[in-house]
Amino acid sequence: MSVHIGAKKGEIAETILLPGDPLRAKFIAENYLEDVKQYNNVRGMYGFTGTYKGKKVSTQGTGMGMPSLSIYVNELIRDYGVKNLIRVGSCGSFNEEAQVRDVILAKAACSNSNLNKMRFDGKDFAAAASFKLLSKAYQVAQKQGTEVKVGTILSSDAFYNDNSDAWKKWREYGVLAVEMESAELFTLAAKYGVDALSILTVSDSLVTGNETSSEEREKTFTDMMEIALELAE
Ligand SMILES: O=P(O)(O)O[C@H]1O[C@H](CO)[C@@H](O)[C@H]1O
Ligand SMILES: O=c1cc[nH]c(=O)[nH]1
Repeated sequence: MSVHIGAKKGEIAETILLPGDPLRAKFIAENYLEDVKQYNNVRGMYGFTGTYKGKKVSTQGTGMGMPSLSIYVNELIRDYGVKNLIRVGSCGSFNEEAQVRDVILAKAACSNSNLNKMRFDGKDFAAAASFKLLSKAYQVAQKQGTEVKVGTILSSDAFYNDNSDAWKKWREYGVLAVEMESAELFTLAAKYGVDALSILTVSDSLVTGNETSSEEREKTFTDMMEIALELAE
């Protein structure tokens, strides 16, 4: 057991799907995995291991924001030997090109967070996805007939922003969408020499104002789940 995860050694697979929402982890386990065992309930942050097409896969909620994800990802890698970490999250689109329900493969994540400023003494770190997982996910999506957009995203510390136009600066530089975890996920993967990717579904558009409900965000973003599950080794 680690501080925040109640699993025994060997109970978590080398490939793990990481939604922010623990109920999305439960949905994945109940709808896609066979021989499922729930290994974590600490703080209600569910974690499950099962098999998908015969391959061992886990799924674990990370909570919202980089400080929360950082706790789970540090423990998953250091204490449980996880090697392929695939975030399956929702995001808000900055760009007409990415509409509600579209799937984005994040190749890199900008951030307004202080985490890497602390790590690197105020200098910048280029938080990027694993090319191995990114290229494989792109091929899987093509095979499954799911159109994906590959681009840069923003990992933000804030969901609600006092400056309602702040996102436009990021759009000017080609950033596709905002979420709250990937920059820390990519940074930790680089530190520990493992592979990480974020597959995101657009839950709302800052451009059009279109949005989905919390239940839709929990249960219906299945295209990204199906791409992620195929990445199990
Ligand atoms: O749907 P999840 O994976 O939680 O991701 C997004 O949704 C949450 C905000 O509603 C943040 O965690 C953000 O990154
Ligand atoms: O607008 C959004 C949607 C999902 N996640 C975010 O962080 N922002």
